[in-house]
Amino acid sequence: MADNEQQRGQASNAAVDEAPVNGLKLPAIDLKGASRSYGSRTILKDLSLTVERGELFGLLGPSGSGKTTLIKLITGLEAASAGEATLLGKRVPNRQVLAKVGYMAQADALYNELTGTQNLEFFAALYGLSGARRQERIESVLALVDLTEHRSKPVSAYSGGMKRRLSLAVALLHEPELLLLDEPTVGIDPALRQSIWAELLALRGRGITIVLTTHVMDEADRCDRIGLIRDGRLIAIGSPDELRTATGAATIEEAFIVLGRGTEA
Ligand SMILES: Nc1ncnc2c1ncn2[C@@H]1O[C@H](COP(=O)(O)OP(=O)(O)OP(=O)(O)O)[C@@H](O)[C@H]1O
Repeated sequence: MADNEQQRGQASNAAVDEAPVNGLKLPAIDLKGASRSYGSRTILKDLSLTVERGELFGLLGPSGSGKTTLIKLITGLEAASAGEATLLGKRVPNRQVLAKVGYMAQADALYNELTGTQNLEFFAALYGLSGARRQERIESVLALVDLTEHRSKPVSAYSGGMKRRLSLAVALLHEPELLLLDEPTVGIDPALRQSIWAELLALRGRGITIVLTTHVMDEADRCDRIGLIRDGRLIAIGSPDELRTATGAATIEEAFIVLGRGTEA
């Protein structure tokens, strides 16, 4: 715990350097008092959050509570209106650090007229992958999301779930250190959902940091820690067990309801 505190302090002082400081690695994500407004409307309110490297962190909250905005703020795609966001030791937005991030947006950012393989080739080129490694990565991610047999079809002929799977494949293509996944399993059938979760847990086991948003409670239960967002505020954070114990709830769903009640005006 003391180490974490020390890491946090160092992250704020050494925000331009991701190298270990005194042998300690900086956190994957460090938000300090981050807010985001659109016009006069404040969507994220004074949010502070540290996600350690190798952690699998879930963001839960009602529709419109600010989860996507928070993910975008972490990537640097949205700038904080106040406060700061540091990713892998660097203040965002930062192009260098983005190369180490796999981001899967909620709306699939794919080229409909291109095939699955062509989409992956396009993103591989953007990530600077070439030659045998590019081929190996494309084969590997296609197999992972079970799209190998559909690789030559145009994306316009894909189902919603297939598009989600291809988006996940794109996010994993360059073997990122940090994965930011906005509702990665929406529209994906239970069997494939299980295999995607097995892969996410394996990636976490290899030290990859994963932050995902979900509305699915059994997915939340598999995370190391969960952050509950309501009206743009982080109202609770902890492991699934900690949140259940703190609320006396039997399930995460119940804990979520109890915690949400506590913030009602
Ligand atoms: N570019 C924007 N301009 C104005 N308002 C926005 C913009 N982007 C998001 N919002 C608003 O911010 C609020 C939070 O949206 P956000 O997409 O972050 O919620 P969410 O928790 O991800 O919801 P969901 O679970 O439905 O995906 C919503 O009220 C939304 O309308």
